Parts: sequence; C-alpha cells; structure tokens
Amino acid sequence: MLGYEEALQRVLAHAAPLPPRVLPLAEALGLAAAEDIHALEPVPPFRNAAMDGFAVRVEDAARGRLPVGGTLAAGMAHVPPLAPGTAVRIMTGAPVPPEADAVVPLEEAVAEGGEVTFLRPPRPGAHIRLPGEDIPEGGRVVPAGAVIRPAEAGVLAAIGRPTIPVRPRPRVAVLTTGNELVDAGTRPGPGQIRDANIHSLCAQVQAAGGVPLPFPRVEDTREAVAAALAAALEAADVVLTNGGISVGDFDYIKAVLEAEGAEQVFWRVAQKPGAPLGLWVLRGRPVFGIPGNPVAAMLMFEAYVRPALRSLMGYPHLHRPERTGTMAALWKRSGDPRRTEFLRVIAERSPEGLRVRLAGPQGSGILSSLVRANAIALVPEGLTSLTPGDPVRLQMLDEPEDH
Ligand SMILES: Nc1nc2c(c(=O)[nH]1)N[C@H]1C(S)=C(S)[C@@H](COP(=O)(O)OP(=O)(O)OC[C@H]3O[C@@H](n4cnc5c(N)ncnc54)[C@H](O)[C@@H]3O)O[C@H]1N2
Ligand code: MOO
Repeated sequence: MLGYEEALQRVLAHAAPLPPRVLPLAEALGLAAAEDIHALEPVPPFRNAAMDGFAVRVEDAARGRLPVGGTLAAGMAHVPPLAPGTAVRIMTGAPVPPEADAVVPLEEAVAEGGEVTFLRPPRPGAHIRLPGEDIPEGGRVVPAGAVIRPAEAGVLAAIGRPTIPVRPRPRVAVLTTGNELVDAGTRPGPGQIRDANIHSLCAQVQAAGGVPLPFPRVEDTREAVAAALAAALEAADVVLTNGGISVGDFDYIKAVLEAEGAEQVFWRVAQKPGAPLGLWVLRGRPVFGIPGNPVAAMLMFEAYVRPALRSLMGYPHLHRPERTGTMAALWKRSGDPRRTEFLRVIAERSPEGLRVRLAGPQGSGILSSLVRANAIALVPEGLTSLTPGDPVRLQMLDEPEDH
C-alpha cells in the first residue's frame, strides 16, 4: 500500500499555485506575491528634510548669524530658491531647496528676531533625505513568492501600487456525510451524534489561509452525494468530503467519484489513523476523501490538506517545523506494523531537549487528546514500540511552517 511520504508527494503534485488575482493591498495581506514587483519611481521621489529646522548652505551656516527667509512646509509644490547668506525654516518632509546642502534641527539652532545662529556647523548633507535612498528606481521591492506583510503593503503603496497580483485564498468546500449527524446546536436523538467535523475542518481551512465553504450535510445516498459534489465543484477550488470513504455499505464517496469519471490519484494509505484517505481529480479540481472519525479527519487535514492549500497559495514553506524529541514513556503499537502512525503528543522543553509523552488515548474518535497535543509524533512503519529514551520524529503543531 502507498506510504505517507509518497502520498504527500502525490498530493503536492496536484496542488500547483492558483492563477494570480490582482487584489487591493488590504486583501492581499498574508498572501504570496505572484510576480516580482519593481519600483517604477524612486522613493522618496525628491530631496526632503528629515527634521524640522533650517535649510542652509553649510558654508553660510559656518559664518554665524543668518537671516531667515520664510518657511517651507511638507506638501509645497513650489520651493523658492535659497538666497545666498540666508536660512529658511523647513518642516520634516518638505522639499529642500536645491541650493541648500544641510538641514539643522531646531534643537541645534537659536532663532531670535528673524535671525538664526547654530550651536555647531552642520555636516554637508545632514538631515537631507535623498531621492531613491529608500528604494531606487527599478529596485525590486517584493520578490515573487514573498508573503505580503504590513511592511510590504506600505512599500507597495509608496511605489504607487495600491493593488498587487497574488495567489488567492483557495475556496474549499467542506461536505460532511452521515445520516447519524445533527447540527452542533441540536440535541441528538437515539443513534445520533453532533457534526463535529464540519466545524473542525472549516476552522482548519480558515487557519490555513483558505476560505471555507461549509455545505449542507449530505445524506448517505448516491444521489445526494452526487448532487453535493457537483455543487461543490462549481463553487470551490478544492473539495473536502468527510466520511463515507471506507468500505461500509453506505460509503458512497468513492463510488460516486468513479461514476463521475474522476481520476484517482490514490485511495488508502499505509497509515494510522487515516487509512481510507483518498485523493481524486475531477473537473481539474482536487477532491479529498477524508475519513469520518474526528481525529482521523483533523490529522489528515494537517498532514495532507494544509500543505496542499499552502502550495496552492504559492507559499514558500509548506511543512511544520520538524524536531527530534525523546520518548518519556513506553508506547506499544497495536495492529499492523506496516504503516506510519501519527501520535498526538505533548512535547515539553527540558534541559535534555524535548520530552515527549502521549497527549491521551489515541483512538480515532478521541478528539480531546488532540486538544491537548502540541505535536504529532511520526512512528515509521516497522517500528513496534518506543521505549523511554528513544528518539522520535516530531511535527510541531503550534509553530509556523519553516520548510
Ligand atoms: N471494515 C473496515 N471498516 C473500517 C475501516 C476499514 O479499513 N475496514 N476503516 C476504519 C477507519 S480507519 C476509519 S477512519 C473509518 C472511516 O470511515 P468513513 O470515512 O467511511 O467514515 P464514516 O464511516 O462515515 O464515519 C466514521 C466514524 O466517524 C463518525 N463521524 C463521521 N462524520 C462525522 C462528523 N462530521 N462529526 C463527528 N463524527 C463523525 C461516524 O459517526 C463514525 O463513528 O472507517 C473504519 N471502518
Ligand atoms: O484510520 Mo481511521 O482514520 O483510524 O480512524
């Protein structure tokens, strides 16, 4: 059976960055630039004062008292020439007259009766900001793939780009299936349980940067599954189906996908939980068949869907930080050892490094132990136990992707 690493590679091979969209800066925040952005003009565009004070010629200022001829404010379109042997009051951001070669801050000047003297002679170029000293004309301000943060938004605005082509947020349809499910706000009747996964999966989509599209719950019939799938493919870039993907009598997802002519990328992976995970491509869109058990659903999202969404968004880093921890207690595998096992663990800093213990019982329906976990421990196939002191491969859940 297909292994975890190979399945992940196949997922990423079907998650090429989405076509760019030009978005206003505020909407582009957190998204990856789709192309290199260069400045068409220098920033700042003209010589201007870095301090409130006096614009002078250095040689005049060195001679002592100077008459003050007017005031230059930021935003003035026309700057009169600086007459020889005079100073002019100037405010931060105002254009510096071409004849001036220094600005003396107010704190270093004594102004009295229309004249000014300086505590010390200014250096040539003092407190004058030069055109292009921030960004030269033609300079690259944002490389393709860089994520737009507030600083990039500011720089882009400064070069006259109120919009930018970015990789957009993928719209992700989330379809939960199962006749036993009722809404979170409903008291379950006999045999019913609340639909936890629509909430956990939509939250995971949002946390990954995507736009969740929660669909009305899908009944366990072929017709209902087919209709929901068709609607989801209309509305979304990626479809997540949840439940109904195993071998039960009412598991219709796979059969419907096949009947619709979907290309199966894989179905079933040698892993626990999440063995029945599948990926199909239908009408050019990836459709993930995610197992219904609540922990399997969330872990499969974390292991496969989250990196895929990040890849669609053109992010440079797809994977959580990996560390090696040290097992603090015994863990014994139950069942077939020919599969990767994802354990919910708590990794705690200690002087010897990260000490790792289980976050609780590891059953596929026990979501509370995922609440406590801050890492996933990956146990490779073949290993039947971990004993105290054994090294263990960790993926850190609460830390941003770094590779
Ligand atoms: N004979 C076999 N039986 C099962 C196998 C197998 O290989 N052979 N695999 C098991 C594994 S592993 C899993 S995981 C499940 C996955 O099955 P499905 O994806 O078809 O999921 P369902 O049967 O629909 O549901 C499984 C379980 O999860 C509960 N569930 C489903 N959806 C939700 C939801 N939205 N919120 C909360 N809980 C949900 C559902 O009630 C079931 O208890 O199959 C095993 N069986
Ligand atoms: O693999 Mo299932 O996903 O254990 O619960």
